[in-house]
Amino acid sequence: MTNFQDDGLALHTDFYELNMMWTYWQQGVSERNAVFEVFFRKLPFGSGFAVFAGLEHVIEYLSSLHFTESDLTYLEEVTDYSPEFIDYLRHFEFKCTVRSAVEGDLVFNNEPIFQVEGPLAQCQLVETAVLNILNYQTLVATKAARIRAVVGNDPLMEFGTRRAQETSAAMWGTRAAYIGGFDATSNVRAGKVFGIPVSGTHAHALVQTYRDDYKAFMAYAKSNRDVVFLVDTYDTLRSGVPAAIRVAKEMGDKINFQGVRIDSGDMAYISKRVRQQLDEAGFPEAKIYASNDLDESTIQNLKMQDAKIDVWGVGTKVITAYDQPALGAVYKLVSIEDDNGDMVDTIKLSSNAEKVSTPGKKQVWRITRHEDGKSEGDYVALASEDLSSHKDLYMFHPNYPYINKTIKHFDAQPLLKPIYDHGTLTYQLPELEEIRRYGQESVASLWDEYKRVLNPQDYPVDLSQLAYDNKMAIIRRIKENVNQ
Ligand SMILES: Nc1ncnc2c1ncn2[C@@H]1O[C@H](COP(=O)(O)OP(=O)(O)OP(=O)(O)O)[C@@H](O)[C@H]1O
Ligand SMILES: O=P(O)(O)OC[C@H]1O[C@H](OP(=O)(O)OP(=O)(O)O)[C@H](O)[C@@H]1O
Ligand SMILES: O=C(O)c1cccnc1
Repeated sequence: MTNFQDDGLALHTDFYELNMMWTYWQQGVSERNAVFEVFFRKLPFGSGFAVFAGLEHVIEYLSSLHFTESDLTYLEEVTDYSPEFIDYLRHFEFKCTVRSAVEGDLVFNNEPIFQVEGPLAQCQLVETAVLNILNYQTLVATKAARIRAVVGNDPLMEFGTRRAQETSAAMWGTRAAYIGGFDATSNVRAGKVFGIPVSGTHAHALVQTYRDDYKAFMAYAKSNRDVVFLVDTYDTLRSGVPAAIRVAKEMGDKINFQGVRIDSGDMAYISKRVRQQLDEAGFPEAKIYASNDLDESTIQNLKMQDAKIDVWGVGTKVITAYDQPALGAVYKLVSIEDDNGDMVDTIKLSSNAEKVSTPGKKQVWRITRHEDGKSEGDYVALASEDLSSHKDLYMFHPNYPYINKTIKHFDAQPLLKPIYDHGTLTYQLPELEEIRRYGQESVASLWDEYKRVLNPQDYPVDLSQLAYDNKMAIIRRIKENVNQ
């Protein structure tokens, strides 16, 4: 078989999406209006919230979506698609309307976070790539926000590229970690492409090259400023730190000694001893950097032990979302045009109540109390509902309706914002700095009960009465049909 050039992302999709497009096209339903929504069923890492990320990459993908000649030749080679269908793909132009949470938004389980409306075949094609991008980036941004939550205001550096699942994950993961609250990255390409501050220390190889801490630090100091020495290659307390101090004293202002990094051993004990050594040598301002498989739980633990760590370097655990490598967001058809041109809402049933999708095109309203801005939860309503006509808002748990409340004088902000209008990009992408700031503010605005790393409270995500009644009516209708 021919080897083809990798020259576009249209085939970055599962084969079944193309086979469904082919079916829709042959049956004459490919242009029918459809609405798909993305949601995830469970928050990752036992977290009380997730941080939405990935929209910029999704936009990059959708805005350049077309089938290249090599895509089409490949499909001709490996499928039985007719020449007419290949020609239909040749003239494919993305014409959907997209609404989405924006990067840095807090998002929760069982609510739509991304919505595609337009020709059925087009909506179907983009499922895989949209999920691929949003699942990963939202996961990493959320992990990063959890780490930021325990680090407080300490500087937090991202070191993950070498452990990431390949180059593209390193890039977008680095960006997602930045949105989630990291301050800098070691990945120079991410610095260049996204404008993320780049920073770093040095590796053990430098010390091994000279086979001596002092010689290595001196060599490094002669070529670099703002230096941080890695002190644990041989013996942190007896060799590494004394050598760092000696070089700092000898080189003085020429190197602007920033501190030392420790990367192994009992970091609570060692950091305290290192702090003492640096202070006694007259370097109370020197910072202690720590790295070595850190995450929110080890960092919290080290803080509990009063470890004298000032700067945190985190790689593997953030970039790979180590303790939960997939978010599990899905893309479900919620409404489709019928033979008469009317939209009919659709559902995916399951014996598992949590897996039953909520039919209908929806909007998520973030509800706060007007008097004090206190967050009351998210209200998932049909897109056609007008909340301004509600004086009070009755909110109830969709699975346990006896858990309910009525909110008087509420404010409601829509989560899903317009991104594309019939294929035209209407959303202006914010600068990354702005996204990061927005993400930080979003997390800060959340109540501590939902923010804590261990066993947070469940943030309420409720259905409107109309969305609930619509769902129940559709379930009833399907059950009657099945029983007939
Ligand atoms: N005082 C501490 N409390 C809790 N966890 C710690 C403490 N000190 C280190 N850790 C963490 O324990 C894990 C294992 O550390 P360990 O001491 O085994 O590393 P190491 O074997 O010395 O390092 P390496 O194998 O990289 O040379 C790491 O995730 C590290 O961050
Ligand atoms: O531990 P992470 O959170 O993944 O952070 C990245 C790790 O990468 C480096 O180690 P590596 O063993 O690759 O090289 P080095 O120790 O020689 O620098 C660094 O020292 C960190 O330990
Ligand atoms: O600059 C560092 O200290 C660094 C960079 C990548 C991985 N680990 C550490």
